[in-house]
Amino acid sequence: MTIGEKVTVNNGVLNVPDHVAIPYIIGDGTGPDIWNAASRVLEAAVEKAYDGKKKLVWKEVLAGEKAFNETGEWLPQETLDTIEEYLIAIKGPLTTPIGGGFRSLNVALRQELDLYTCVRPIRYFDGVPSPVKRPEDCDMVIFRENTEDIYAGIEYEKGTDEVKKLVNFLQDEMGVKNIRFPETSGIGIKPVSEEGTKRLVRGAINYALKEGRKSVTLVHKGNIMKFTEGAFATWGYEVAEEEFADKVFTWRQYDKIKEAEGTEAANKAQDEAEAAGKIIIKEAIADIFLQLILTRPKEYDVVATMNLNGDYISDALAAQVGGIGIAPGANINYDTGHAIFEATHGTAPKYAGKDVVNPSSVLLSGVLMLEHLGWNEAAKMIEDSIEKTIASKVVTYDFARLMDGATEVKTSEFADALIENL
Ligand SMILES: NC(=O)C1=CN([C@@H]2O[C@H](COP(=O)(O)OP(=O)(O)OC[C@H]3O[C@@H](n4cnc5c(N)ncnc54)[C@H](OP(=O)(O)O)[C@@H]3O)[C@@H](O)[C@H]2O)C=CC1
Ligand SMILES: O=C(O)CCC(=O)C(=O)O
Ligand SMILES: [Mg+2]
Repeated sequence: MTIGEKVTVNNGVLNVPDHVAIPYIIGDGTGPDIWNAASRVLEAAVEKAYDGKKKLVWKEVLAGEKAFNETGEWLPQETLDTIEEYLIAIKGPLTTPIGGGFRSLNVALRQELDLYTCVRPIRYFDGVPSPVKRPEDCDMVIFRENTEDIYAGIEYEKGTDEVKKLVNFLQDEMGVKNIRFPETSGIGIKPVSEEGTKRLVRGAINYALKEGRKSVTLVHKGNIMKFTEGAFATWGYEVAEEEFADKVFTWRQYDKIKEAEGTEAANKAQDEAEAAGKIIIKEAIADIFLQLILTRPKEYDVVATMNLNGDYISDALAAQVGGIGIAPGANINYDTGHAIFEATHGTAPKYAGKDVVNPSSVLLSGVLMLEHLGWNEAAKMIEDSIEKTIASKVVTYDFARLMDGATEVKTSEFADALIENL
């Protein structure tokens, strides 16, 4: 049995051993179906790309139903400690009950390890069925803040002492008059901070610069939620202008030039910035953004947004390039080097154990992981194989139902085809 070694980090640079130990959480629902398929493809690609010199050595850690059944805890401390120690992990989806019960384990992992950025690239693979006319125009990378916002789970249930205390405080001490039904309200709190926003937007701009992207769009609902979502835009512009002064041109700068010198001068300044290869920092209000990504996707590139907006935008954009079965993601702390890779979708419980769902989301999350480790050859091999397999119309049910002449295969058979096509 191969013993894997840990990834370490030194001055922000990852040190990746050839036989690398990667903790994984198998996940609930369809988690085992997709993990068993995807892990085989990842192993085979690494084996082939490096002639056996490099190896992924999986180390199972528990969370969710399996953890509860085996340890009585949904998210054992040992799991958090292991990921903390091993730096890089990958996971299947975990179930979160609706309206009660325990809070999201997925969110808990992000919060506990301070994985403040959720990176979700949206790209089109040729041949994938899509509901839009030009899915290839959609090439965006979402940077979703991952630890704050209404998503942090600070909320109080209707009728409890806590909510009564909070409502009384808001009404009596803060002069709030517009809680419409104070006796029957639950209350949620939305923390959005300057530090949290700036580290997220900094990561998005660094990514845009490194990857030669053209713009970063700050997506918010700041017209309505002025001191949270509106402040997100303000702080986003600030970090761009203060820390990347010679590398970006912001719409806030555009507006200032327009006010002082007119539209022509502002347009000229933006044209010059674009010609000089500067990243344009734009903004969009979240509601219209959902229309714009459908009607004018070419205008958007890197997207920086808060937690809940990012959640909604991720699934909407995934649909444009073929659906949630092919939507990968990574939760990253750019300061400590910690990262957990995971699909955008959930546990799809109605398909659990049926060996039918598409393993591409978790597999492509594994591709992001390989790229993060610097194992780009294996990553590229898997992407090429996905392209080739889809081009041959060998696909899982989600694509088969929208494709003419497709050969519908099971999750495990799709993995076999991918390995064959590596
Ligand atoms: N990070 C995580 O671990 C996440 C966990 N969740 C949790 O997952 C549970 C279920 O959530 P739900 O809202 O149903 O969302 P899901 O993403 O689990 O499933 C919704 C639908 O998406 C499609 N789908 C999902 N996964 C795949 C796949 N691999 N291949 C093809 N199609 C897929 C299916 O569509 P169709 O019916 O059209 O076939 C499915 O019915 C909840 O407990 C939720 O909290 C949700 C999101 C993320
Ligand atoms: O944690 C969950 O159950 C849902 C999370 C989610 O939808 C997401 O992070 O995209
Ligand atoms: Mg989601």
